[in-house]
Amino acid sequence: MTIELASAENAENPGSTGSAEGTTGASAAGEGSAALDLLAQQVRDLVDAVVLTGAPQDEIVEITAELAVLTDRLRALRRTSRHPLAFDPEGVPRHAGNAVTGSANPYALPLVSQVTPDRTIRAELSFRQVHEGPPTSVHGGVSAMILDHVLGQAVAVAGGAGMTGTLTLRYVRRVPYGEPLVATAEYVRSEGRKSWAEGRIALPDGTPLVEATGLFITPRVWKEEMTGAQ
Ligand SMILES: CCCCCCCCCCCCCCCC(=O)SCCNC(=O)CCNC(=O)[C@H](O)C(C)(C)COP(=O)(O)OP(=O)(O)OC[C@H]1O[C@@H](n2cnc3c(N)ncnc32)[C@H](O)[C@@H]1OP(=O)(O)O
Repeated sequence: MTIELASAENAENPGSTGSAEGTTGASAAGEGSAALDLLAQQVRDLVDAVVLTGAPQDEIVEITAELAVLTDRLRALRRTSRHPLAFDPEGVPRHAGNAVTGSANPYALPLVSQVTPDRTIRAELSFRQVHEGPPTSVHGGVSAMILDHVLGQAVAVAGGAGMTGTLTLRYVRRVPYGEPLVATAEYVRSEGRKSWAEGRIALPDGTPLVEATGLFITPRVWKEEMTGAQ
């Protein structure tokens, strides 16, 4: 099976991908393989189960030993390259290993975002208890991570893909977990390599919970890559 992977040498160059024959890990187009996605989801379920477990001490010790065996088995097949970065037809950057959207990354929700006809980024999401910060509420840093990403996607689809320079947040109401929420973001404007976006996490009726504005700066090397300049 031929699998597209970003080569290690391209780590500083997110627009490039390499390929590897027979390497376990990811399929082309920035998505994880179906099996890897399932593994990642299983690990998310495991993390939820760990956080919520009421198992007795001896059971926890036994389970930990079993998990250590599985961890060693996976570690022995560790990849030497990154998941490829790809752009979907709407221009949204995706890669299966991303910390927010990565289907193959157990750490990711994963957030599934779409581009609406008016170029808004929109993602329906539901946090879990593992995202808890203050009692019964989502950790503010987790909300910030989601907003950083959707704002970044908004500037990316507007042609200004960049690194976050500043992210300003206003926490309006506590963010609950276990309830449907909506994250949205819109591109605002650009000046040279700098682009601004704004967004929010809200209840489905639009009631804002966290509002964000961000400045994204296209690194010079990305600009050159995207325009083909030397
Ligand atoms: C090939 C295609 C790949 C495409 C791929 C797409 C991926 C798209 C993913 C989308 C969704 C991801 C969304 C999550 C995005 C992160 O999580 S990014 C991670 C967090 N951010 C970082 O780590 C950034 C770290 N900082 C840096 O790397 C560099 O400082 C920066 C931000 C790239 C800027 O470096 P630079 O290009 O050398 O900047 P420099 O020339 O000094 O300044 C340019 C201008 O920006 C201003 N500026 C620089 N830094 C800042 C700052 N922090 N605050 C305010 N202004 C600043 C300067 O004052 C200057 O302004 P002007 O004088 O032009 O008015």
